[in-house]
Parts: sequence; structure tokens; C-alpha cells
Amino acid sequence: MDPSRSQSRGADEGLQDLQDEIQRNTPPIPEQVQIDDSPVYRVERELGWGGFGHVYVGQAISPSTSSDLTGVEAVEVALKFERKGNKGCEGGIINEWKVYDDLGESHGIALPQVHYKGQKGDYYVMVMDLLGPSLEAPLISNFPTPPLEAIACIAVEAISILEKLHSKGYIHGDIKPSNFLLGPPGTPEKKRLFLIDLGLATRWQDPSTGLHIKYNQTPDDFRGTVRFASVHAQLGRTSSRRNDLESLVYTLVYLIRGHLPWQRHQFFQGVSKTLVCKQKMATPPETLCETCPEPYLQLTAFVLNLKFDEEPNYARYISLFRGIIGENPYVWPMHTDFVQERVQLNYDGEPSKEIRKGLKLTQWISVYHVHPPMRQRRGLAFQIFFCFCFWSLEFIYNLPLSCRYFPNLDDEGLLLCIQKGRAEGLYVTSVAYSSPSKSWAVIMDDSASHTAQIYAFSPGSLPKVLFEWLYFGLQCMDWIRDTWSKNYYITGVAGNGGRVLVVMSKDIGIKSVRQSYHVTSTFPFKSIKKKWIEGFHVTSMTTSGSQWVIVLSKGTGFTNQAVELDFQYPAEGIHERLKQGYYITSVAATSDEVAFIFSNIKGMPATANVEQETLQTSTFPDDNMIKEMWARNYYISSLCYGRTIA
Ligand SMILES: Nc1ncnc2c1ncn2[C@@H]1O[C@H](COP(=O)(O)OP(=O)(O)OP(=O)(O)O)[C@@H](O)[C@H]1O
Repeated sequence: MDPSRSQSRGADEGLQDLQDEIQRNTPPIPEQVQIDDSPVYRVERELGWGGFGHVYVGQAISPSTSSDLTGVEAVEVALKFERKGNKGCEGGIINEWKVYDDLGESHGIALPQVHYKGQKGDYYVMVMDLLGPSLEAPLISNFPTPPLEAIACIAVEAISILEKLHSKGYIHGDIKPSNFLLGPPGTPEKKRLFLIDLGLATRWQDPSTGLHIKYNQTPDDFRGTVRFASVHAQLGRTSSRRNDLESLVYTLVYLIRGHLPWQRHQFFQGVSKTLVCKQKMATPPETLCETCPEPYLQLTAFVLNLKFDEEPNYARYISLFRGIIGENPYVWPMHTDFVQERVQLNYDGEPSKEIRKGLKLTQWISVYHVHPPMRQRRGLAFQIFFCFCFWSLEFIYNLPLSCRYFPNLDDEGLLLCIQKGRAEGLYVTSVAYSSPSKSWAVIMDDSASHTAQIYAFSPGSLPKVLFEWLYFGLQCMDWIRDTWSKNYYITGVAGNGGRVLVVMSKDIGIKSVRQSYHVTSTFPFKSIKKKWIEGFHVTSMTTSGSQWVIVLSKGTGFTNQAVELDFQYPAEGIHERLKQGYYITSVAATSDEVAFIFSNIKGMPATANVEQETLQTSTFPDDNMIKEMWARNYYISSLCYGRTIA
């Protein structure tokens, strides 16, 4: 097993202790196994172990007449054991069984045949074909300079295996060198590549509709092997076919180069997962594929450009390796007949250049909503168009929208401009700070139903505690509590790394509101998820230096929320969420990460492609840009400054 395999799959540090501890608490593997009417197998040497189980050679001792090397009567088989009630991870042998059952016997994919599955003592057991060595250490260490032709053959075979598996509606979910094995020794299949371990396989296609499964992101949900996992998998995005191909690219590069650029971050589990992900995103294909032949760079470019639900062009990827494999069949260690056949076919298509550039860029991110001509509008529908509008669910009639923006402000300028705007009857809808320019920007308009608004810099950064407020409730920071008690609620926050500006508004259109806020050094997705269950939703969000400040409220007009969290501007995630009918209701970013909050709003249709737009600009959007947007009835509803490109 790769020690970097996550989630509860052990860390490099302390791995030995963990293994010893597990060993002490693990019931012994049975000495003999018989499942249903299978032969009786004596459990012999261990072949390997992983996050889910242990794999041993099983020697058939009855009936002992067979001399078959593979198949149901084979003298030797592989026995995979997984302890019952294994709480380590979701997935594992039970998932693997289900996938095998679903694929049926004649799936035609190069997977080991599973002959029996059942239970023995404390273990689930799978009896399958005994295969040869894996692409991990032994194969490669025999060849300090691995033959490029052989790895090109591996590439072609592996792409073909994935194509077949994907055509059955599944993705593997844990592509890495140790999950590719050569065929059973001593058989004609010994030079063929096989894929093992369907423990993390999931469906990309809904079997009942044939459609691609829905996009989602749950940033804390990662299963797989950190070193080889795709960036999307590490960010907790719903798995799709591109994930397997990205992991295959890392596998192939690893076979050629003997290491991957992010391996040095794998010493400390936890921190390392994030660091590895960041470094993957910051590694341009040219750096990743340094010293690799050109086709690997092209393959990387194709694969990293794949959209969530795009069908990979497997045949095109295979044809990239023609130049390496050539006419001259290279006989070790792979079969080349099949490879030759596939690689000779012609396919068109050039990879797009729009991939990881290795640039670290921070910019303004401004979110715009359409504001239809106000005089023709009334009521509820209008409310969604501004970032705090979820507060005001009451009806507003015939108000022309007045909107002002004040960029490039120092602390004093910010307070003065807000004062000025307030004097004109405007309310703060969005405020943000840019650290490179050391300046604030504030957007004010009269779209909200507030009757009063106050604002103040917190005295120092907000304390790292959760303050929860219930009318006349718990102890909390005086000035926020006092203001809460006067029926003001936090409707805006923005921080400059030292102080946090808190904007609180009165008459937000909802009678009974509870608020809490979190100040954390990493994006608090787990806490947000917990608060969602309690009926809270994120209603304001900012960063202050590297800290996140998240305000959650109960009793708002939100019915459902989703988060996009990324180390670069999550263009695809935004697109997918808008297609699902979400509204962007908050955005915040550090110099490293950016987070968007998407909401469904009570009474508002969750229809696809609500009229929202986002812009990324290195300076605050200029007058022309904003006025052009206004001319199209688009107004800034959320604003932040931070990471846009990795
Ligand atoms: N059919 C087989 N024939 C020979 N060896 C096998 C076979 N299946 C598994 N192995 C060996 O056992 C190791 C672990 O198997 P497998 O990957 O299925 O278990 P796992 O618990 O899911 O591991 P991991 O967490 O590393 O993915 C493999 O790396 C391989 O070396």
C-alpha cells in the first residue's frame, strides 16, 4: 500500500506505530479458507496489504488434482481479506463485490476474475486470479532506467483498460502503479496489464438514466492515494472519468521519473494533503513532464483540460504514443500486439493550452446580478439580486436603484465614504480589502429593506471563538452583542489582516434570526456542514490575512447551500452550480484559496443559469467596466480580493 493513501489510511509519520497497533488489535487471518463449494485453500505468503485489507496466496489443497494456473480450479489463487466492520474508510471489499456483481462475468475488462466471495471468521474474503508483479518498485527497480517503449506500452494498455471500465459506467478512483499488475506468471497473459482494487470504484453514469451524475463539491471528502490522486478528487469534487486519467498521468510520469514533484510534502499527513494539492496545481505540465518524451506532455495537456462530464478521447491519447512504440515491437515486459493495433490508428485533435500555468495570481473577484428595470418590478424577485437581499423578504415597490462604489480607500477613507453613502440613503452591500494595494473598496446601494445600519472596526482581529446569539442569549463580544440586542444583524464583514470591519443592519425583513460567527485559520467546511444541519446558512464571509471569518444565520430565506473551495478561481464549479440553479451569495479569498457560497432561496426558482456574472480583474473594476455592466442591468453583489490563478 502507498502510505500516503488517505483518508484514515495512515501517515508516513508514525506509520509503524499505527501498523503495530492495528496488528495487536487484528484477529488472526484464518489458516484455511473455503467459500461455498470452492476448493479448500491454505493461506500462504502475503502478497500485499492496503487501506482495506490483506492479500495472500491461497494454495488449493482439495481437490488437489488440478494443475490449472488460472480460473476457478487454479492451484494458486489470490485471497483478499478485509476485516468485518472495518470502519477505516467507505468503500473496500463490499464495494468491490458490488462492482464486480454489477459488471457481470463477461465484462471484458482486464481485471482479475473473482471466483468466490464470502465470509470466514472475522473476515470478508474474495478469491480471485493470482496475478503477477505490480508496476510498483520490483518491476521498476530491476530497470533503473526504465525502457521508454515499455512505459509507452503500459500507457496504451492502461488507457484502454480505463476506456473499457468507463464504458461500463464506472471510474476506478485509485489509479496508481501498485494497482496495475502484470498477468499470471507462466500463462500467456503474463505480459498483459491488469487493473486491481475496485474498492473505491464509483459510478460516473446513472444506470437508470444513462446521464452523467451531478456535480458536487464537499471539500473535506477525499478518498484515494494523495500522491496519485487528481486535484479534483483532493478538492472533494464528485469523481468523474477525468480523475482516473489525471491519476494515470501521474502514474506514468512516476514510472519514467521515479518520483513526482510533490513527494517531499508527504511527510506530514494532514498538512501534506493540502500542500500536495496546492503543489499539483502549481506544477505546470512542462515541469511535471520534465525529461519525459513529448507524448506525456500532450497527454497531460489533454487530460488536465477535461471538463467534469466530458468524454475523454481515449483513441486520441493512445495515438500519441505511436512515435515511441513505433513499428519495432518492444517485447519486454508488455505484449505489443494489441498495443500495435491500437496505436497505429489515426486520430485528430490538439490539446488546449488553457491549463495549469504555475502562476500565482491574486485579483479582485466581483460578482454581478441582473437587476431588472425596477419600476416594472415589485417584490420578492428583486430581492435576490443583492448580496444581503436575503434579509429582506418583504415587498418593495417602485424604487429606482441607486448604486455607488468607492475603491482605493484607506481605513479613514472607508469610514468617510460609508458615512457619505449613508447620508445619501444607501446601505453597504459589499466591502472588501486588497492587501497588495492596502486599500478597501465598498459597494453601497438602496436595494435592501434596512432602516438603519452601523459599522465599526473590531478592536483587533475577531477572537477565535464561536459566539452564538439567541435573543438575550450567551455571553459574547460586547459591541456585537449589544448591537444584536438592538435587533441589528451582521450583514457584512471584511478584514485587512488586522482589524475586521463589521457592518450590522436593522430590519432585515426577518423576525427571528440567530447568528454565529467562526474565525478560523483554514476554511471551516466541517463546521459549516454541521451548522447547515442545525438550519444555519452562511450569510457573510470574508478573510482577514490568512484567517477566514464566516457569519452564519438561522431564519434566513435560504433553503440550501453549497460551497466551492479551490486554490484557483473555480470556473467550472461556478458554471456547474449556476446550471443547478444556485445563486452566488458570498465570496471570499486569501492569497492562496478562494471560496464561493451558493444558495437556493426560498420562493425563488432554482432554474439553471440565473443571470449572474463574475469578473476577475487585477485592479478594482474601472468606471467603464462597471458602467457597461450597469447598462446591461448587472450590479455588483459580492466582492473580494484573493487567489484566482494557481
Ligand atoms: N489478484 C492479485 N494477484 C496478486 N497480487 C495481488 C492481487 N490483488 C492484490 N494483490 C497485491 O495486494 C496488494 C493490495 O491489494 P489491493 O490494492 O486490492 O488492496 P487494498 O487494501 O485495496 O490496497 P490499497 O489501499 O493499497 O489500494 C496489491 O498492491 C498487490 O500487490
